[in-house]
Amino acid sequence: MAGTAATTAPTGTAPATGELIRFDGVTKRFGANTVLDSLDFTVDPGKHVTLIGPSGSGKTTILRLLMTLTRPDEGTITVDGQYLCHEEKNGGLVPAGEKHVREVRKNIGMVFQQFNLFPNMKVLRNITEAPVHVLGMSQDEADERARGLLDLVGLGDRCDAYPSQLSGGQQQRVAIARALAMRPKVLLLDEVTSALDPELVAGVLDVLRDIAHTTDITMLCVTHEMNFARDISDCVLMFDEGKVIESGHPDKIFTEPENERTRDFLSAVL
Ligand SMILES: Nc1ncnc2c1ncn2[C@@H]1O[C@H](COP(=O)(O)OP(=O)(O)OP(=O)(O)O)[C@@H](O)[C@H]1O
Repeated sequence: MAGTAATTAPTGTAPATGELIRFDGVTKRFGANTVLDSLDFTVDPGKHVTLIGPSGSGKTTILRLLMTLTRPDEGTITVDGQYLCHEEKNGGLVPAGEKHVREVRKNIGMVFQQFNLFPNMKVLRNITEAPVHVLGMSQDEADERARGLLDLVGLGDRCDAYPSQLSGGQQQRVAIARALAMRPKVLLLDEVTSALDPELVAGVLDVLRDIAHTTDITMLCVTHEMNFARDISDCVLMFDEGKVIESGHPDKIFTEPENERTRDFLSAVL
């Protein structure tokens, strides 16, 4: 289960735990703005965790830290027992080199609000490009796997289409298949339906529900779709001012929130 975890000072050795993700005292600032303030939380393998909270509370920053699109100012992030942004040297921790970061990041896939497909490549090739060129998978194996993933997202018959020939919802489903093609242990979802026309949202959420319920992938999800969060989450983390102010099972958070700010937030969005 995810939740807040005790702060431990960084030492030379990554904590030997069963957690897949661990944030230990992570602080992130943009200028004078402290977006994450000594944040501690953990996510166990196979769990689905949703981050909720007011606009600007740091949810997307957490996903961007995991993708190493930005780096923490203080604290450590561990993914599958390995430091993400640090390496051990002479019994201490130093900022990690690009090779180390790339290796650890292979565990993580992300689907963004914008689908970012390659417009000049057919759907199948959009999915096989990274497994072939980054993981070194053979083209045949990558093709076979991509076809299976397209079936999973309900687009098994659109391998030869170009992205421009698909609806936004279909393009987002291809983006989901593309993220899964890299066999990540963790799938990060950042408001993946926000850019879609309302009638296309349900199809994408259904695919994600299916993936959550039929695979063992770990999910970390930022969404304003509270019914979806309720359906898939093992744990909801409520953020405010860069900290987790409440966490727990969605049945509890959505029906009996303890924190007044959680109650105010939920009554505004539900
Ligand atoms: N690259 C950046 N440079 C400066 N400030 C940034 C940058 N990225 C994020 N911020 C600031 O960090 C804060 C947290 O942003 P973040 O996108 O993580 O919030 P959020 O909780 O995901 O919000 P929303 O629900 O609106 O997407 C905001 O005040 C934002 O303006």
